[in-house]
Amino acid sequence: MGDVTRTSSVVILGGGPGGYEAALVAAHLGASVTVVDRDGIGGAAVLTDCVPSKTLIATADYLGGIETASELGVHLEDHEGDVATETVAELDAINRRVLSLAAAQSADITARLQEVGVRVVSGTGRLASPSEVVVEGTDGAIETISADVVLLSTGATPRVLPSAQPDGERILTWQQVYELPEIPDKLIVVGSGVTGAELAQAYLGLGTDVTLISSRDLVLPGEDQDAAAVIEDVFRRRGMTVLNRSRMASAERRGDGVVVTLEDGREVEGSHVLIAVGAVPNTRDIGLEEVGVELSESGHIVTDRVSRTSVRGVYAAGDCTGVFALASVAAMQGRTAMAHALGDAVTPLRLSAVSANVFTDPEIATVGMSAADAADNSDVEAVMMPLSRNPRAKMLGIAEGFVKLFAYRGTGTLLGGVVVAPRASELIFPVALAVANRLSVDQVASTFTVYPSLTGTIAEAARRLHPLHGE
Ligand SMILES: Cc1cc2nc3c(=O)[nH]c(=O)nc-3n(C[C@H](O)[C@H](O)[C@H](O)COP(=O)(O)OP(=O)(O)OC[C@H]3O[C@@H](n4cnc5c(N)ncnc54)[C@H](O)[C@@H]3O)c2cc1C
Ligand SMILES: NC(=O)c1ccc[n+]([C@@H]2O[C@H](COP(=O)([O-])OP(=O)(O)OC[C@H]3O[C@@H](n4cnc5c(N)ncnc54)[C@H](O)[C@@H]3O)[C@@H](O)[C@H]2O)c1
Repeated sequence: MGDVTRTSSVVILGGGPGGYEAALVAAHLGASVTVVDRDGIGGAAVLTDCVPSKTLIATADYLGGIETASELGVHLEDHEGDVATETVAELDAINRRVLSLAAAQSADITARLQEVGVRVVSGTGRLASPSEVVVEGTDGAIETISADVVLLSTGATPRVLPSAQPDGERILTWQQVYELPEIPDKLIVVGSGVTGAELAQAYLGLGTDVTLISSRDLVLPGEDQDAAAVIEDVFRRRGMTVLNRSRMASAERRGDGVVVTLEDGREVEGSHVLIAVGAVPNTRDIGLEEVGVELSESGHIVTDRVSRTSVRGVYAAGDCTGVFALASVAAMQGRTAMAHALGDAVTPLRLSAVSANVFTDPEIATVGMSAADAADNSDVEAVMMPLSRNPRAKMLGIAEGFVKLFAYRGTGTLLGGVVVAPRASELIFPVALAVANRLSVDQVASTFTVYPSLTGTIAEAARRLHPLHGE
């Protein structure tokens, strides 16, 4: 939209990663920026979804580490010298820490925005025209803000089924669990997508009896199937009940607990139920249709690779676009939108190199091409190496997990990878660097790794993919 100019004004609707990262870039490029948010800067990512769930999981992991320490020859004793066999999680204290960390992060981001001159408005906004946002402030005041550029980054909300209405006490969305005063006796988790699987294992680790209602043959249907099989096996071995091919028809309170009725008529009883059956974009009743912003059938805002919508001057980023529901992708879309709108150098969004992580134990980290796409392409070769033979894994007591890599047969260009391991989220970065920069498996294999280290298996897998002449 022309040269970088100090006079461009930008209004951003929604202060999650899509919105606040865009605001920082726009301010840096000299625009006058306003961010409107109704729930708090940081958005659902910081306040209710990503950050709280990862903090809870970190706590559960810590507990798991104590419990498995005896395998390495160390244990806790009480004052009488007896072996302490039980760890106790105090959910109230855990939740207070989770929420205060989230609030602190929201405050940090708000302060950062204000430091660079971004105006933060607390209220609910709607698009009145391509260049106007009307805000109803939390104090009830109505304000119309004009802008050269509007970014829509309103995120998404837990999907609610009419037959399973959350009450915030026993029938819960993932955003309501941090109000629980005590560890639930028997938690039913409905939905084995990433949200359901992560939280089911977190509560299992905190000492809850967990039943996971999974609609498919295997948990985590969207993930690498070898990885999902490892995770489902770990779930069952640690005592979780996983009901495969089971769909919830309804959830209701009965007596002191809850009953989930499955579509085949079976009933599952518990003390609480957590419903994790996906999310819907926050795109209704905010003036989009009236202004002509194109929505998909699912209600997501249609965008191109530089985050433009169908209306000139109106951009969109994050979960409201349905591209990839990841904080990292939302942030990248937001930054890209501002670079494009304000005339800076812009790199269109490249989805072939997105890395993501499922924070189960072990974690599943992925980047680039998936196993399913690799299997469909005869030019692609795959290798999978278990971690159990890695010396560092043995020292750390890591029994399960693997590294999988995909590369072009002829050139050896690395296309993607999967790592299943504790802290796989950290281990995937070298693979992501290689994929993003189109390195060859030979380049990866000839890079020194530390001995002993889990990354040794990444280099070893790359070595196995060395292209042979004549193939
Ligand atoms: C349980 C869970 C765990 C997750 N964990 C991870 C993870 O580990 N890693 C990862 O990358 N991703 C994770 N995600 C996904 C990640 O949270 C989302 O992709 C991310 O929040 C998207 O950011 P966003 O900016 O699009 O929107 P959001 O973070 O949803 O923020 C949108 C903001 O807009 C505000 N808003 C909406 N409508 C209006 C309006 N009309 N006026 C004013 N304000 C409005 C909302 O109140 C909200 O504050 C997780 C998701 C869930 C559900
Ligand atoms: N670690 C992370 O990065 C992270 C964590 C959580 C969520 N997310 C993002 O959020 C997105 C949404 O994840 P999600 O898990 O909330 O939703 P999802 O849509 O991926 O999964 C919901 C699951 O619920 C199942 N389901 C739907 N109706 C059901 C019913 N009646 N009974 C039983 N099962 C039912 C679906 O088949 C699906 O498997 C993901 O794509 C992911 O990108 C990311």
